[in-house]
This record gives sequence, C-alpha cells and structure tokens, in this order.
Amino acid sequence: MGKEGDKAKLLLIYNPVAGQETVSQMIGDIARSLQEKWDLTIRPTLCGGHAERIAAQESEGYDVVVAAGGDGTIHEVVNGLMRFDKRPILGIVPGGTANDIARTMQVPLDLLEACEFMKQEQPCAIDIGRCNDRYFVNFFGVGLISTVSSEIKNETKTYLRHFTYYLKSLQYLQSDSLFRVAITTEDKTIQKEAVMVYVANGQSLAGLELFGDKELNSGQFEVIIVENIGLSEIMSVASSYLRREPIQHEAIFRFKASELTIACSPAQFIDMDGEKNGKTPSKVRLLSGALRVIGRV
Ligand SMILES: Nc1ncnc2c1ncn2[C@@H]1O[C@H](COP(=O)(O)OP(=O)(O)OP(=O)(O)O)[C@@H](O)[C@H]1O
Repeated sequence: MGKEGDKAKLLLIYNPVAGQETVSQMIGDIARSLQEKWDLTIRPTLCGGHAERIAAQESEGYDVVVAAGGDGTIHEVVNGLMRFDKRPILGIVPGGTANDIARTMQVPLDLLEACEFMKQEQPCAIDIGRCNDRYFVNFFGVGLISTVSSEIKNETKTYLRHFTYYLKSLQYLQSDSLFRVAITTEDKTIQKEAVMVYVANGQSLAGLELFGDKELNSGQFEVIIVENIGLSEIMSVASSYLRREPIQHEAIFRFKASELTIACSPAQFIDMDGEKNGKTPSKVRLLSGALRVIGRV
C-alpha cells in the first residue's frame, strides 16, 4: 500500500440518527475499513438538510463521496453532488430503515460488507430523476405515498416501522384520498382519478422489491397510477406480489416515460425518495447516466 498522499480521497458523510443509529455505533470500524483504500475525511450531519450542504460545499477535490445512512441521506447527498458539472463518484453505506436505493444497487445491507463491496466494485452510471430543481434516485410520488411517508417520519425507528407503513397505507386507502391527475408525456396525455402516482427509477419501495426488472440505467421511468382501490383489491395485489407474479390489476395503470408533467386537483404534496418536497404541478425528467455510483445495476 502506498503513502497516504497516493490514495484517492473519500469524503464520508454520515447521518447519526438514520435507522437504528448503527452507522453511529460502527463508525470506527467503517472508518478503519475505508482507510485501507482511501484518504478518508468524515463529516457527521447535525440536522436534516446538512448532508446536502456538506455535499454541495465540501465535495470538490474528492474522488468518492459516501452517503452513510438511509434513503433520505443518499437523497440529500445526491442533491448536493448534482450541482457539480464534474461529480465525484457516490458510495453507499446503507444505515437506514428501508435502504431502498442500496437494495436496487445490490449493495450489501451489512455495513462492513458494504465497505468491502465499495473497495472491490467499479462505479456504474445511473439515471437520476429531476423535478423542478430537485433530484431523486429511487422515486417521485404523490398522493398516498407522500401522506404515509410523512405520517411515519417521526415514529419510533424499529423494525416495527415497516409494519406501521403497511397499516397506515391500508388506513389511508379507506379514507377520502382521491384526486384528479393529468399526466402529459412525450406522446400522450392521461387523465384519471387516483389515490397515488408513483414514478419509479429504482426497484424497491419500503424494502419491497416491487419493480424487479427496473434497472437504474434503463433510460426510462416506470410510471404507476393507482386508481381508486379498496381493501379486497389490495389483498389481490398483495397475493400476486407474494406469488412473485407481475402486479397487474385494473386499478393499476402502468407505462414507461422519461419526461412527464403531472398536475393534480387538489394539488398534492410531493415525496421524493421518502423526503417531502413541495406540491404539484411538477415537471419530471430523467437524466440518463447522470451519476456514477459504486454498485450494480
Ligand atoms: N443529525 C441529525 N439530526 C436529526 N435528523 C437528521 C440528522 N441528520 C439527518 N437527519 C434527517 O434524518 C432523516 C432520516 O434519515 P434517513 O432517511 O437517512 O434514514 P431512515 O429514514 O432511517 O432510512 P430510510 O429512508 O432508508 O428508511 C432525514 O430526513 C435527514 O434529513
């Protein structure tokens, strides 16, 4: 191994409150592992939004910037990195609750295995979504998804959180959550009454691999509109999922697009990668191969 100065530079941004605070507890081991390959700088976040500021203000001159935390932390770091024309490579240490982005990129969920993985794997270019002046890696969503994710945001962070997520989904489906949506793409306009619109770039949502064939370099989003759907329909969709069959239901409308405008009445809160980001209307665009990430697509 060469001198410290010969090594590439890595900035590790970690969220000490993500998931069950495992990154915080293991930061010494994580640092020792990464130092074997890189000249390491470590920056913990102090509050929400801080990971994005660190990435935007301090990434210059680094070869790799690692987001250690959950999807929210990765979302913030990506938003910081996307401001640069010449972007450092992104690495992931999955210390969150759902870790949907890490799952899609096949990063091991064990923190030290993820460090080993980073040392061995090559980066690959992935598509990034853009909505107005914000970016997303995994998904853009309005309706049910946004309501549920903000409701659970402050709940106790244990494995029970996943369970809570599904219960809350069912609860909201029973309530008055319908809205009108008009989506315009490169070649069509679709108007529906919906409870949720989900624009998938990645494969997983809340730890479930819902879009198994959706690769992060496909050049297209998978757009899902969930129309008015009741409990019996949910059970039928859930049983398809459990039987590993493609999710097909008359209340679920799917298509592919790389550019779309979404208008809702009434206006809906936007959720990107599990983080709230303003309200519709939205212009959503796919930026092909915009970021290099250590992982597999
Ligand atoms: N020091 C901090 N104190 C409080 N909140 C923070 C701090 N640093 C970051 N945050 C916020 O913590 C929130 C949760 O982080 P993150 O999404 O990474 O973990 P998670 O919710 O457990 O994982 P996942 O999104 O994968 O389910 C984010 O909204 C982020 O802005």
